[in-house]
Amino acid sequence: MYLDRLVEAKREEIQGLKRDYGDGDRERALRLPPVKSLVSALTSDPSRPGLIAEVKPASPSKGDIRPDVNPAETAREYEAGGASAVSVLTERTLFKGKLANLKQVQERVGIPVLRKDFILEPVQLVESRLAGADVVLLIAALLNEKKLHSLVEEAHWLGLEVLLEVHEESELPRALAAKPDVLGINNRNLHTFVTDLAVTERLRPRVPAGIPVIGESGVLSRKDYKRLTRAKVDGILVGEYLMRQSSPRKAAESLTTGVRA
Ligand SMILES: O=C(O)c1ccccc1NCC(=O)[C@H](O)[C@H](O)COP(=O)(O)O
Repeated sequence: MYLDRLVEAKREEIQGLKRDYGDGDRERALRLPPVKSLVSALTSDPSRPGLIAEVKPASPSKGDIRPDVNPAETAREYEAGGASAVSVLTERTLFKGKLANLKQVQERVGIPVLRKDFILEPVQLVESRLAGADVVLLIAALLNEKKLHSLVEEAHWLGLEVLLEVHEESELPRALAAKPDVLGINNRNLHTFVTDLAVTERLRPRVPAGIPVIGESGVLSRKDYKRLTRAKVDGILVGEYLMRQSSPRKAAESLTTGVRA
C-alpha cells in the first residue's frame, strides 16, 4: 500500500538526516527569530475563514497536477489574492515536492508557510525550522500517542507551530490531548483517496472552542469553499483546484472574496 511505501522511504531519508544534522544544527534552529504565526493569521478576521493555498505539483491520487510549477511565483500570487498562509508540499516521491521549494517560498512571501510532509522524527523538525517553515504538519494516523506528544513538544521548543491533522472522529481525543496549535480535519480518506466535505461538517462540532480548525482537501469550487465556510472552520486548505487555474491570484481571490458564513 502506498502509505507503507511512503513511510518506509521516509524512514530511509530520516537515517540520512540523522547523519547530516547534529546538536549544532538544533542549537542554530533554537536561535532563529520567531516564526510567523498561523494561529494569528487565521484568527485575525473571525468573520471568514482564512485560505491556506497549497503548492502541490503532483499527488498520489491524481498524479501530475503541475510538475513544472514555480513555487515562489505561485505563492506570491496566492498572497496577492488574499491567502492567509501558504502550504508547500515537500515530499518528493508522490507529490514531486522538495525542501528547496519551501525555502524559495519563505523568502518571497510575508504570510506563514506550512511544511506539508510526512514528519515522523524530531530531526525533521530541525530540518523544517532551518528551511524556513513557520508551521509543520503532523498526521495523527501515522503517530502513536507518545510520538505525537514528543513531536508537538519538540516543535514548540524549536519555535514552530503545529497543524495536527485528523481523518476520522476516533483520532480526535488523542489529537486534542497532544495540544497542537491548529487542528486540521482532512476530508480525504488516506486509504481510498475519496474526498467528502461531510467529514469536516461532522467533526467540526466535536472540537472544543479555543483551537483554530482547518477544513482540508476536496474543495474544487467556490460552492465547496462556501460549504466549508458554513461549517464554521477558521481556515480552508486548497491545493489541486488552485494549482489547475491559469491565474493563482485570481483563483485565490475568487475563493476568498465575498465568502461569508
Ligand atoms: O492529495 C492526495 O492525493 C493525498 C493522498 C494521500 C495523502 C495525502 C494527500 N494529500 C495531502 C493533502 O492533505 C492535500 O494536499 C491538501 O489537503 C489539499 O487537498 P486538495 O485541495 O484536495 O488538493
